[in-house]
Amino acid sequence: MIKVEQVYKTYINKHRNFLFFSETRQTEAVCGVDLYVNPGEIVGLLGMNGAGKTTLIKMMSTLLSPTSGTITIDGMDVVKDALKVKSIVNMIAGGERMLYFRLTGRQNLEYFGNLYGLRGSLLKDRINYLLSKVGLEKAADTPVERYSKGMKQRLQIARGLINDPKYLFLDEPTLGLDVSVAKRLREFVQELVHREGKGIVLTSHYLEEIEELCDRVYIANNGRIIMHDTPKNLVFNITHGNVLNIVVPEINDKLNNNLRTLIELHNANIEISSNEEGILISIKSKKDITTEVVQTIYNSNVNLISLYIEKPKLEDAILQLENGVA
Ligand SMILES: Nc1ncnc2c1ncn2[C@@H]1O[C@H](COP(=O)(O)OP(=O)(O)OP(=O)(O)O)[C@@H](O)[C@H]1O
Repeated sequence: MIKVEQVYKTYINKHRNFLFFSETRQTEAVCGVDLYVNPGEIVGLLGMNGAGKTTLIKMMSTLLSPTSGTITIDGMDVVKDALKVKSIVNMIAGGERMLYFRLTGRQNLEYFGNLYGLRGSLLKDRINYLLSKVGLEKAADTPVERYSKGMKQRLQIARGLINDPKYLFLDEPTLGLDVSVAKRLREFVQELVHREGKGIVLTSHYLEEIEELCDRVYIANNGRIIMHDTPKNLVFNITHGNVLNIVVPEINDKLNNNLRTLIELHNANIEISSNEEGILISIKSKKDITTEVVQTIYNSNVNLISLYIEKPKLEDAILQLENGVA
């Protein structure tokens, strides 16, 4: 398990003004974060730019040390036991970083495998396995500079799996990929988690990706975790449920009174407007009251022209949260 407990990270940068004067600037990038990741689950890390996501991932993957607090992975401290931790974690970043373009795909994997102390037939077998897993066997001996974006990203994935890590950090893994390549990558990530039991931390600006893949999501803002739950609960708690839209030809006094009673009873919100079909009644409620509303309309002798339910997505929830938080 990855366990982050009361972690703080302050960047201290010295700026030199002219020759003799220097000024120290501090940035509190991460402030008192607690989080955990179990093997066999995908945990999303969301937040606006500068929220501290990359800093957190760098600390969990031993690239940076926390200023205070502790991070342990399977009981090992990321600072004191950094070497042991390194052998069970890896990171896959989107874009075209971390690859040597003049080398072939295979040579890249040999280089990174060597960094993890892999040698000989063990390394050779692992490389062949990963190349076939990401569908790059035929391009294995082609220089990376001739790879397409999707091929480079698949090689990134093979590179990130070279040490068969138990925990993987995926930082914007589908950045700039075609829809179909991104879909295959998401399927592969699910396979890694559900078949191989890896624990994954995912950051992505594609909220649909987070919603589809993650078991739990942490939302960061200004270095702090401001919310943590399953995507479904987050959407529900932030947006306060589905919106029931009903179109009727008229609202008579009976319907007006009955609806008001129902709305008060369920502490729901109601908005009335008109569209080309008729009068649109939009009801937002924490509880699903569709049946009660339809019954009320029926009892008020009003016809129902149409009914549809808007289910908010994680994207709607985050937008709402950003507007409230910013
Ligand atoms: N090396 C550094 N030195 C000083 N400040 C830094 C450094 N790296 C990041 N920061 C600052 O720390 C804060 C958190 O940055 P971080 O990159 O962790 O956020 P993020 O959530 O990953 O943002 P983004 O989504 O833009 O990548 C920001 O204010 C950033 O400017």
